[in-house]
Amino acid sequence: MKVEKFVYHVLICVICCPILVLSYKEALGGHYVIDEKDHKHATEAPCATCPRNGVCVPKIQCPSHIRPGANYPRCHIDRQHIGVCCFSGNSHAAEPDLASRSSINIEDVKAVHNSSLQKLSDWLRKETLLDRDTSIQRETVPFYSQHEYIKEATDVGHGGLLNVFAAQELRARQAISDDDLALGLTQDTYGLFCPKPPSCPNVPSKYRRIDGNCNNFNHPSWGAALTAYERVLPPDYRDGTWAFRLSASGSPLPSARDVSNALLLAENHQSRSHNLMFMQFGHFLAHDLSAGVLFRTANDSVPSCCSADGTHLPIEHQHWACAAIDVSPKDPFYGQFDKRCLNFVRTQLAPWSDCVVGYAKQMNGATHYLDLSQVYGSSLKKSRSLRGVGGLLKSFHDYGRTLLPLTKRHECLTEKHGAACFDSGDNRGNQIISLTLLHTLFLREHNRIARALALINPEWDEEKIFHEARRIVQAEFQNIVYKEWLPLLIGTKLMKLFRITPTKGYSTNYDPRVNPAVTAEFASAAMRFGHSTVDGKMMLFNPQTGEVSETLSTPEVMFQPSRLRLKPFLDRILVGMSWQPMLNVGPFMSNSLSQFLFHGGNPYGLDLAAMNIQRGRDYGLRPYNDYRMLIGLNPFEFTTFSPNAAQRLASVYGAPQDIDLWIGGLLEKPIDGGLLGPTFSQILADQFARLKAGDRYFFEHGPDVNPGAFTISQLLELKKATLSRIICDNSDHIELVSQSPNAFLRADLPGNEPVPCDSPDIPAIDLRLFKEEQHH
Ligand code: HEM
Ligand SMILES: [Ca+2]
Repeated sequence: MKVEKFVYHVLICVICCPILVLSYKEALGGHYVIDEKDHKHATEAPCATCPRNGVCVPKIQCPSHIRPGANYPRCHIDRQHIGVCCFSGNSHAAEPDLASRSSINIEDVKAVHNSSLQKLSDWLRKETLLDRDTSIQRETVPFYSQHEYIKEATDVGHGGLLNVFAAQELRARQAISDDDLALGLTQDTYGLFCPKPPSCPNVPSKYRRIDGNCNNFNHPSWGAALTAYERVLPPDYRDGTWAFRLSASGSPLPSARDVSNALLLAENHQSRSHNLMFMQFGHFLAHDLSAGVLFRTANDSVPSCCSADGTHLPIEHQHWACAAIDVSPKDPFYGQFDKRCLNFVRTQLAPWSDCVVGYAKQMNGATHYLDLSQVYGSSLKKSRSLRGVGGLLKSFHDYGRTLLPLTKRHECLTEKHGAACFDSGDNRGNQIISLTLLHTLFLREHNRIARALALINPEWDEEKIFHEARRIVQAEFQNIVYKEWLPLLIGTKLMKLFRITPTKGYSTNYDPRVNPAVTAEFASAAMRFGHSTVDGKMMLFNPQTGEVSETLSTPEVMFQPSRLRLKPFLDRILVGMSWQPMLNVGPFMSNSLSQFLFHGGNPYGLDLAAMNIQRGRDYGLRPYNDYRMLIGLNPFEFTTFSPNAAQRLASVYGAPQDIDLWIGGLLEKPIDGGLLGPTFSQILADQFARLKAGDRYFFEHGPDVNPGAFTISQLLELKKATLSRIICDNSDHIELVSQSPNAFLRADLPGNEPVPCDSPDIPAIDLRLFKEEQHH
């Protein structure tokens, strides 16, 4: 920080508040604990209002306060909460201020660029050789990476690799310090590692782009598909660039499978309030925001890192993106099959959005925005392939019922006559039948609205009908997320603290400085809380008889969505999900995910818990305690957890500082009014705050900022959208004739009893407001 700037801060702040001069290392090393306790011991009170243009935000939203030389005064967000005065708005995931970056000279950059290109071509050659080696007995990998080959992703991915090779080389030559690297620095790389910026029209389009580009005028690629995840905190990579982190003692971390075995119990704790639809909607929503793109082999298959005999392939036969999970011979489950290796492939990298060389950032294949990309696709090509005539989405007419279009991809497990496998905007849509069901409902909703719009606006062409219907369904979805789903997850207090409580009219919190990008912490840990809520069984319910008509075993409906073709199925599973309780969030996971994930016909499948832990390490997530400190809490010792958890933690981890974020997050006690502990809650709140404040097209933003703003009367109408209305309007009406007003709460919860679909408790949106005024 420049001296004048520093002095300025001191002068302004000394009167009202203590000056926090934190060193990044101290803050994260635990010497300096950013804690509420500091506040109590502090002699001076936090600022009532922030000096200059500072905004008082929760600490997690301004991690720049932990950067070297940072000087961010504390302040009162409200009576109970202390935050920091943030001078970059609540835009922490924006790239750090360029001015604070060290620079390297152009000759160095050129030299590094050349050697990176050479290294990339060596790697790609190696990859081609691997494919040709047919003498190796590879394990046939159960399906878990259904990413279609996107040439564009591969090209972007090469840019990401070049970046990390360059960072590695600069570090080896000591041209950049580790501190620089942690912040992702080096000032100007003279365009050599830059992705090409998208070209955006001079007059912004009324409709958000399918690929997410051109939302932010100054940073047109922010939030677009195939761009990098941002971070809550800089990564912890062993080599500062891309290698898995080590334990506090310097040895490798315990195997992710051992951690899964020790910490995750297969217990069923049913929620007393939330139903299975809450879980399923979370899954659907997660796929809107995040789709880590895994590396593929040169001939576009999933790299296999294990051999047919259950051991690791010799290293020379492994793809360089392999990070297979070790299984102990004493493993209580896999041990019986002599399985010592679980396949795991690393996520591709993407270049930094502002052209600097830095540590590895992973690539998101979905648009980061909340825009139903899982329905409409994240690329123009995909979206075109999904569109039908008349502004509709293509569908499959199955004896009078509308289902998703069939796909030719061979990802579903049965191919016998009558079997089906469906297409959608996201290629994980067949992962589990209840997810395919949500895709079906939203496809039907789009087509329902498109047909209605065509009737009231006969002069519209199909392009206009498609985009207007899409704009409306996106708004409904955003409303459901912020008004119905999120408050039931993180509680209304935190919603308020992060300023994401829905407002009555237009919202005023669009901030062009906010980068909406999904964070690595959100995608690979916090949002995966949902995995602990999945039940091993799904009940179909026949409302006519009031009985469970069938019980499905969860692994048997993964990549097997054919039952959706059976006439009463869709209604029965919808009713079942509204009655069946979700499982409580905690250190629990059903065997259907931790032993039988995507097992197909095999006696065993993958372990999703181990994959979550390994994915966190792949993304360079810091230890759990670092995130606690970031949000102002004390780091945990083993003994701070319950005695039972403490003993289990100590049986695998060498030190509390080794605990993986996903594990620590699941072990926390839920906050008041929410389902998750403080760490996960805040990572989610921060994400959803930025998904709103950083999205020009967010449905509540008004015409001053939003080129696709609704009129105020349309907006008020759209705010009536609920998931129960979507269910009522798009089920088959064969058996589903009533529905609980709150689709996320159990139907047997007092006050949430099912009501007829035409009840005023499930208001409908009056589409007549979407008739375009004729200007003559
Ligand atoms: C219902 C059954 C579910 C199955 C079979 C399933 C399966 C998976 C699999 C295989 C992955 C990729 C793991 C990896 O390679 O890292 C994944 C990732 C993920 N899951 Fe689930 N999941 C389910 C439910 C949920 C739920 C309920 C939520 C949230 C509420 C959720 C949130 C996520 C998120 C955020 C990711 C990361 C996505 C990405 O960035 O690529 N999942 N899940
Ligand atoms: Ca999206």
